[in-house]
Parts: sequence; C-alpha cells; structure tokens
Amino acid sequence: MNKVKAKKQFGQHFLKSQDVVKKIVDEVDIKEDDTILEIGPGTGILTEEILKRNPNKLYSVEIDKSLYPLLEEKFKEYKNFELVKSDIFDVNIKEIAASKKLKVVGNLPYNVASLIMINCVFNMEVVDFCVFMIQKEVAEKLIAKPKTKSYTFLSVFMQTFFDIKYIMSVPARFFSPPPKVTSAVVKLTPYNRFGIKDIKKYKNFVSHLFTDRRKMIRSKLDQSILEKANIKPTLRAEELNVEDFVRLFEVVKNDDRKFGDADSHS
Ligand SMILES: C[S@@+](CC[C@H](N)C(=O)[O-])C[C@H]1O[C@@H](n2cnc3c(N)ncnc32)[C@H](O)[C@@H]1O
Repeated sequence: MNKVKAKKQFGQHFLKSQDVVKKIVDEVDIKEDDTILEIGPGTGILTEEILKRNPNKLYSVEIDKSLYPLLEEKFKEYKNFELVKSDIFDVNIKEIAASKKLKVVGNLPYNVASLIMINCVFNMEVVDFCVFMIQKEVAEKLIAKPKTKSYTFLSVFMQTFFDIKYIMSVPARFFSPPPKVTSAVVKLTPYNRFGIKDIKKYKNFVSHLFTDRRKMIRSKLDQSILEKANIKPTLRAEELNVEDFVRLFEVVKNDDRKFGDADSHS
C-alpha cells in the first residue's frame, strides 16, 4: 500500500479493503462505452479497480496536489484515464459529460459530501447515476421518511430528484486512518418525476420550510397557499412528505414573494 499521510482538511480516509472496493465498483456496473467521473481518487484504490474493468473514459478529479505525481505514475499506461487537477466544485460537469451521461463514483470527503450530492442535482441531466461512500448518518438522511429525526432538508431535496438506494454500511476499520463514524454506500439515480425546472428556487423553498423545523407551517406560508395546496396549517415541515413539498412549491412558485436568496441547508 502507498505510504501517504492523510490530510484532514481534504477529508482523506483511504479505503484499504479490496472487498469493499470491488462491491462499490460492482455497483457502477462498468460497460466498455461508459464515461466515468470519479470524485477524489486519493491514492487510486477505486481508480485502479475501475480501470481494470475498462470503461471508455475515466475522469478522476482530485484537489490534493501532492497526490498528482503518484496518480500519474500509477496510471500512466491507461490511455482512457485522465486526472483532473481541480476542486470538484470548479469542474464543469456538463462539459465533461459531452454527449454521454456520466456514471459518477467516489468515496467522498465527508466534510463536503452533502454539497457534492446537491451539486449532482443541478447536473442531473448529464448523470446516469452516482455511487457514493458517505457518512452513514448522512445516508440515513437521504432515505429518511417524514416524522423521523433523520428527515431534513437533504431528505426532501434529494428524494425529489433521485431514487435513493442504501447499498451497505461500511465500518471504520476498512479505512486508513479510520473515520470516527460508520460509513455507507448509496446509489442515487436521477428521476425528476415531478418535472421541477427551477431547482435553485425549489432548494431555497425547501430550505426555508425547514428552518425552525418545529414551527408550524402556518408561520412560514400564508393560509391561502396552504389551502390551495390542501395542507393543514398546524403541520410542521418534518410531517410533510415529498409530494406535499412539491405541491406547495407549485402553488408558491407563481407567487411574488421570494425564497430565492436563502442559501442554507442541513
Ligand atoms: C475519503 S478520501 C477517498 C480517497 C480514495 N478514493 C479512497 O477511497 O481511498 C476523499 C478524497 O477526495 C479528495 N477531495 C477532497 N475534497 C475534494 C474536492 N473539493 N475536490 C476534489 N477532490 C477532493 C481528497 O483529497 C481525497 O483524495
């Protein structure tokens, strides 16, 4: 194994179990004409397994400059490998996808995992699906149902646009250094079944309703809006299901009041 000192600021916890690596890459179900986008190759343990399965093209986006020589040396024989030396948030994912939808994979840096997944929603038209390792606690939010502690902004926002499958839990001992928490692998497949077009506005709307989540919905929206959407005013955001949020948004979106400026989420 490569001796690389993990950097905390980049959320580095390198996988050391080949079994876990194989299971993740199995979920990606690589075909020879696939374009794969890997977020955070680290020392390349997932990268190697992906390349063994011979996709048409693999783009691996890594922020940590100190890992570039190692990655370039390790995969120099692979013509279908391209190291993208960048912060994932500076990458134009739509440009990378060109004409082919991307399969996105990564053992994500946990400090920005939610932001990366939210970013995937904004790029959903070029995403075939995503397979991500994230904190188990965040994975539980992704699949949470109303009236549970884990049901948050992230649950509603992600469930509106993606079908989410919990694949497996991964204990800390499979990483070096071991994270303080248990991890989990999830698969996210875009489906935008509600046909929402203004994703930013919807994000801000859901975020707004979840601020002070114990407050009744009538403290955040007008009676007339709640009536039109057929929502009981005494309910709280955490009691509404995804369909309720979408229905409310449909009523509100033509309303003059703005939810467009808040950018918070949890
Ligand atoms: C949890 S490690 C996973 C490394 C490797 N894939 C593995 O499984 O062993 C997360 C990786 O993401 C990289 N990373 C962190 N923030 C990033 C960002 N904003 N853009 C691109 N890569 C990032 C880290 O440097 C690190 O290599």
